Amino acid sequence: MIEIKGLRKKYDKENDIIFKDYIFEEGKSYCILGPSGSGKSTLLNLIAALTRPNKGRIVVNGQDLNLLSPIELDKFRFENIGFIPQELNLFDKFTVEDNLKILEVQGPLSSSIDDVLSWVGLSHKRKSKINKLSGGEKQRVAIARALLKSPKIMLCDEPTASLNTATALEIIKLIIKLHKEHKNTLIVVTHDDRLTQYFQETLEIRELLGSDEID
Ligand SMILES: Nc1ncnc2c1ncn2[C@@H]1O[C@H](COP(=O)(O)OP(=O)(O)OP(=O)(O)O)[C@@H](O)[C@H]1O
Repeated sequence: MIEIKGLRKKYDKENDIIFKDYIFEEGKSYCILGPSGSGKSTLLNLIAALTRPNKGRIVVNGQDLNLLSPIELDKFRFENIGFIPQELNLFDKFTVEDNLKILEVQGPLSSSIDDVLSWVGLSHKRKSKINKLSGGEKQRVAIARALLKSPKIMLCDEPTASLNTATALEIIKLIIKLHKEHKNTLIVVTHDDRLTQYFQETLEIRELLGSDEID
């Protein structure tokens, strides 16, 4: 369960993003829709503990993330969160395998490279360089990388942004299939309303914005 409470992120004077209190239930799939600049990535980055809130807290399975030191946060993230960022952050000149192996330096992985590549249907591209792959294949590598840690929480930022319709649907169906098989909590943020039918819950980001506080 992910609980957000009194959450506020301040970038500068103009950008004070306030989130309503909300609970993401364990094991469910959520699609959060909203236009560019509406705060979707900010919410995911806060849940992934990649950025700290200015106010409020995020509690993941009873753990208040505010109470963790930076080192503890790194450990928490490694053990609990699979994050697929919008810019996939793959090393273009390295092979698929090497992009996955890099994660081994951070700690013991709970799934093997063989397994994650087979789950995303990419075993045959193991020795291919990232810059020789299609957009959909790169997305699959990013999914495989997130699965190496068998995370309880999967967060995906615009996973279909740069893909054509056929590939976008293929990728979202894969993300949903893996979510069901691995029983993780899935949150996908997107502006792509073609995707909503695949999720248990769909929220507009504006439903999550605004204060619950009584001033
Ligand atoms: N590092 C930052 N510094 C200053 N302002 C930021 C920063 N990151 C985001 N913002 C601002 O916060 C607001 C929300 O941005 P955010 O990236 O969360 O939106 P988004 O809905 O994910 O957009 P997109 O779909 O384009 O990625 C925007 O006004 C943006 O300019």
